[in-house]
Amino acid sequence: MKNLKIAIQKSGRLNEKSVQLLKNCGLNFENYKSSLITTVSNFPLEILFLRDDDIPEYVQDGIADLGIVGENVIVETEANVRYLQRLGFGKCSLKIAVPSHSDAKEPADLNGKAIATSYPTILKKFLDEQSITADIRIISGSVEISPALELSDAIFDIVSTGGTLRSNGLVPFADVMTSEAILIGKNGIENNPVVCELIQRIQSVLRAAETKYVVLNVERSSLADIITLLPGVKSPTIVPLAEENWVAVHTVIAEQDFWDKINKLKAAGAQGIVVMPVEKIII
Ligand SMILES: Nc1ncnc2c1ncn2[C@@H]1O[C@H](COP(=O)(O)OP(=O)(O)OP(=O)(O)O)[C@@H](O)[C@H]1O
Ligand SMILES: O=P(O)(O)OC[C@H]1O[C@H](OP(=O)(O)OP(=O)(O)O)[C@H](O)[C@@H]1O
Ligand SMILES: [Mg+2]
Repeated sequence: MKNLKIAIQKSGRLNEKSVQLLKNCGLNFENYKSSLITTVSNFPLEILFLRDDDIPEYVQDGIADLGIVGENVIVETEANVRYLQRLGFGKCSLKIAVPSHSDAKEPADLNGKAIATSYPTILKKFLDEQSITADIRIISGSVEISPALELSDAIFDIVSTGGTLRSNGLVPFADVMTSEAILIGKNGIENNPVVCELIQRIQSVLRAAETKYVVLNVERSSLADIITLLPGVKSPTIVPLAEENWVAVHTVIAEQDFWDKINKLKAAGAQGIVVMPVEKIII
């Protein structure tokens, strides 16, 4: 059977996390900067390293079976592909921003204005929905500089921390979409057993990333209070300690609840709390 092909970004914001995700799924491959294709030695997959802009169309056309790319690029290219899995990295927003001294206050104030962007399709759709007619100026990068150069009155670009906007004297004006990296596939590939196996592995890695493994000691008399605080995967594992009437409790806690839970556990009598990363959770 022919190996499947997955396209990931060659270099840039998504490259490192895409490579790390595939490695965390147990895939062994060499990752030389100069090579644009590599074969996974222990899974029937080849990895193509591409410019992110090309990935949705390569997948749509079946040149690659799978791809990892930002949702913003999928929407911009209007490629006909399947969303197989949201990946939780490369999170950002796409916003219209204006110079801080701009008199534009509401979307209608953009009528007749020039807006610079690398995402003309997404912008045009948003403007049409708001019945705004603006002049869209397509620029391939460093979009935030264009108002200062008097090339545009506003910009539409990716915002994450907002640092690039601030350092160019711009303020957010309208939120258009949010984005994150997505595993996409060509239509029909979702039924392929190799793809199902890869998705299962990815999901177990993502679940683990959101979770901490916690071991704590508690006196038996406080155990019931501790258990009510710990939903765990199924229920916590209780192990007796050498010291009479004391037990160790092993469980997992969601990253987002972590500090809140730890403080409550301490208040309920937990001692010697040890926290460890989780590699994979298979359910
Ligand atoms: N500041 C950011 N924070 C988080 N995610 C981002 C940020 N900037 C971009 N991204 C996400 O990462 C993707 C890749 O961004 P990058 O800047 O590497 O693209 P690029 O310069 O177009 O790369 P390429 O050379 O592959 O064409 C974007 O399409 C977006 O989904
Ligand atoms: O809100 P911030 O955290 O400042 O991030 C936003 C910036 O990040 C991206 O550019 P990047 O730094 O990837 O450079 P690029 O223009 O070369 O793609 C994007 O195009 C913005 O300019
Ligand atoms: Mg690009």
